[in-house]
Amino acid sequence: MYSDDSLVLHTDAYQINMIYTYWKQGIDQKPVVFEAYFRKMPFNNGYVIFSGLERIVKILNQLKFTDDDIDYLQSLDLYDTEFLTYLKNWHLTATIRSAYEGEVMFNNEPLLQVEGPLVDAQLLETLLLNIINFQTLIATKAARIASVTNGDPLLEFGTRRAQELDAALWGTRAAFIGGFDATSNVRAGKLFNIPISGTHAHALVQAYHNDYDAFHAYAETHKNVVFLVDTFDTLKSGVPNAIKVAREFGNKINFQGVRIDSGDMAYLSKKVRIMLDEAGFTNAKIYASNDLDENTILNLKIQGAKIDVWGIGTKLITAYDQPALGAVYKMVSIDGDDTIKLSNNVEKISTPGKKQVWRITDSKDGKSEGDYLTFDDENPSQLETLHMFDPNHPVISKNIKNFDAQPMLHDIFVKGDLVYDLPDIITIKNYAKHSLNDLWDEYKRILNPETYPVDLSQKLYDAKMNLIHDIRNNIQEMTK
Ligand SMILES: Nc1ncnc2c1ncn2[C@@H]1O[C@H](COP(=O)(O)OP(=O)(O)OP(=O)(O)O)[C@@H](O)[C@H]1O
Ligand SMILES: O=P(O)(O)OC[C@H]1O[C@H](OP(=O)(O)OP(=O)(O)O)[C@H](O)[C@@H]1O
Ligand SMILES: O=C(O)c1cccnc1
Repeated sequence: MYSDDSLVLHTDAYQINMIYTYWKQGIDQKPVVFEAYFRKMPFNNGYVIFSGLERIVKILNQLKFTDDDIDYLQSLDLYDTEFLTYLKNWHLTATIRSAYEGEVMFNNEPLLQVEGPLVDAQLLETLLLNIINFQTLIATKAARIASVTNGDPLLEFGTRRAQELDAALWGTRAAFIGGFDATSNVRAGKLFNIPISGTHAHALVQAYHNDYDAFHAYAETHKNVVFLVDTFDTLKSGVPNAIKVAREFGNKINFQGVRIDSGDMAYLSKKVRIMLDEAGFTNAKIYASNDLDENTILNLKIQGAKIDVWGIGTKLITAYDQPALGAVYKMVSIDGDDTIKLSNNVEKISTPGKKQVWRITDSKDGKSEGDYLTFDDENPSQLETLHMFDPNHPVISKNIKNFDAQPMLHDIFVKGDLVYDLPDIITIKNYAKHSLNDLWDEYKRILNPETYPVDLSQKLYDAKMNLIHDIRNNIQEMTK
């Protein structure tokens, strides 16, 4: 048995196989640039909340092949011993630039860029995509949910339904960044400093055989209490007994409210509100859970549901309606030459070259005008007027004056050395909030949002078109 002492083999076998070829052929140190991006908005949303950087940084900062990794690779009988020695001596020397965690980002723009030797860039692909694809997806789903709740507290309840431990843990962190307020996952609270929160389950009521005894027992042992009222009958037993116990305990407990977990939650919550108010518990909150998502919540709000706190599990943590973001990682430059991946599908043609993403905002109100992709040596902030055009329909264009241009890709590792201080989770969460705030509402609605402009500089657009023509001409020549 090998020990699970390293994450460097958390990759696809083909990466190691390609690296073997590069090393054997002496091109493993060729300078390259790869970029990670996604092509299509998840959930038909208007933006994503980029997430995953902290985990990437922590893993890359200590990435190496351990003796067990090498022993395992040797046991496969696929590689030379010298190659295994080479891997044993490998350490990261690439430069990695990335969007900040919590940043609002869009399709067809680099979220993260790896510049360095071919071996480094190839080795990291699977790991980077694995992390970015999941965490960005969940942070985005969380932001969608948060966008319909008008600031009501949002509790993440998904651990039991998540795709195993890592997804529960890192998913709840992403949900917190995207707009959730607390999690039921105690380990996430401990590791990430996320507030934890919880009520109780039906089992407590079943253990005492009736609502009254269960609530009484809970109130005797806890200061802050939320009673789950739907085990037998919400209106006839759950709520009346919650009120009875709350009255009996008076100031000895902080009766925070009741949770409804089944039935017609619009109807029930309105009835429950009246019962609580009539009993004098006007500050007691109504919690709701049961397969909720942004659509059900919106609908419950339209129905006038009197729900104050939302507990959300399955549909958030599993990204139920869109289980993968689909981010890809493509080579955009090799040996200083720009390169692209052609496809019959126009949307799948990558944009060549080492790039920078510039967020263009109105210098007066700070609101977003669009993102502007350039080669990394271009700087649009020096321009008086910026000509932005849709790369798929270049006639659709606008000229912008009085704008600010902020680069979105920042140095995280430079030649293998970490140069970035990881912010705390609250800073990241606030960053997401501010980043969303700068986006016009038209891009934020959950149904049919406007498409945010992600445009190319003229130089980048021309380079892309020229490359496409050159490659197509070459293929025609070769097949003549
Ligand atoms: N007024 C409402 N309008 C729209 N959707 C609602 C309303 N009330 C509840 N829902 C949603 O309808 C779905 C009902 O699911 P389901 O049939 O599983 O609930 P249930 O039978 O009441 O409870 P249980 O979980 O015990 O089966 C849930 O997703 C819930 O969030
Ligand atoms: O509905 P979700 O958004 O996934 O939220 C988490 C669910 O987990 C608990 O249910 P439990 O596991 O006890 O199952 P049940 O309520 O469906 O019986 C809780 O009562 C929520 O209903
Ligand atoms: O605390 C709760 O109410 C809770 C926690 C996890 C899942 N469902 C509910």
